[in-house]
Amino acid sequence: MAFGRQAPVFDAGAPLLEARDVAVEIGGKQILHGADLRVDAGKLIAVVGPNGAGKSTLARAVAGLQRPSGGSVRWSGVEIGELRGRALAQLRAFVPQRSRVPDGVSVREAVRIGRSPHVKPLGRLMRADHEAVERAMERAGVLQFAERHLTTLSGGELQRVQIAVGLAQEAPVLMADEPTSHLDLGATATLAKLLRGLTADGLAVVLVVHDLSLAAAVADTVVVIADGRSVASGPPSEVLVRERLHEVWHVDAALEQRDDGHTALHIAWLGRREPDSGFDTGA
Ligand SMILES: Nc1ncnc2c1ncn2[C@@H]1O[C@H](COP(=O)(O)OP(=O)(O)OP(=O)(O)O)[C@@H](O)[C@H]1O
Repeated sequence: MAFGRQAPVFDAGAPLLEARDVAVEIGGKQILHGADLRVDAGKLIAVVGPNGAGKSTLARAVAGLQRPSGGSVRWSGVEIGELRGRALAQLRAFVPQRSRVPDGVSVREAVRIGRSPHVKPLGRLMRADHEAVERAMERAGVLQFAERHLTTLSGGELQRVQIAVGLAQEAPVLMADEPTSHLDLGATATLAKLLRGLTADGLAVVLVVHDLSLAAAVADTVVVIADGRSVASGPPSEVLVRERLHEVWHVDAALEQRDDGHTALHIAWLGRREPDSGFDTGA
């Protein structure tokens, strides 16, 4: 008679995450069919695609929050079905698109909750846990308002707290679903620098994002999801080409890589043809 599950045996040579041909069916509807995602340490992967393409569903499926109906999801070589709560929480942190902001909870208390995968059930936080919480708050730039209640924070501050909650998990992969969707330009830039900085610390970051110019600026790899499957994956300048922007988003747009390392996305918003833009809207 077997007692409990055997500890998973991770393969240090395998990618942190390798998802192939992932399918998800919800309520009889095929949401994903044939989505791939690979994540390696120190890399930032941006998952982009139109509304309803299946980006969040893919993120949730690889994070173990949505059961796939097909394909394979492996974390350091171990099939996700073999990984349960705590083991999964120590592999990846997931910052959801919308999370409830509870009343009466301070920033520090929220970040402590992020540490819970390391704490035994009904156990107390140990010194190492408190240190991890402080480190996470410092890294995310939220220490200066650690005692404030979540309900008093701006959108940008709250997103950084969400990242701190994820960082307290000390998982090698941080996944964030649309963390910049309600942020102004300055707060978006702060968050972008923070996420990119985390890759310099050795973490892998998976970012679900609509803003293609942001994706192009921060990502090592862009994965395009359209109609429930991945249609392209690679460096931003190779993936976000004019033909694909037209095919997937139905816009005339082009990504410019400037010599100073900056990127710019030029979009013919009103479908007008500028004399030298090269855009042909057919209008
Ligand atoms: N729980 C659910 N029940 C039914 N349909 C769902 C569910 N979750 C997602 N869907 C549907 O699956 C499709 C993909 O949704 P998903 O949220 O993954 O797309 P997305 O690319 O993240 O979209 P967006 O950019 O608008 O957030 C949509 O048509 C959505 O309505």
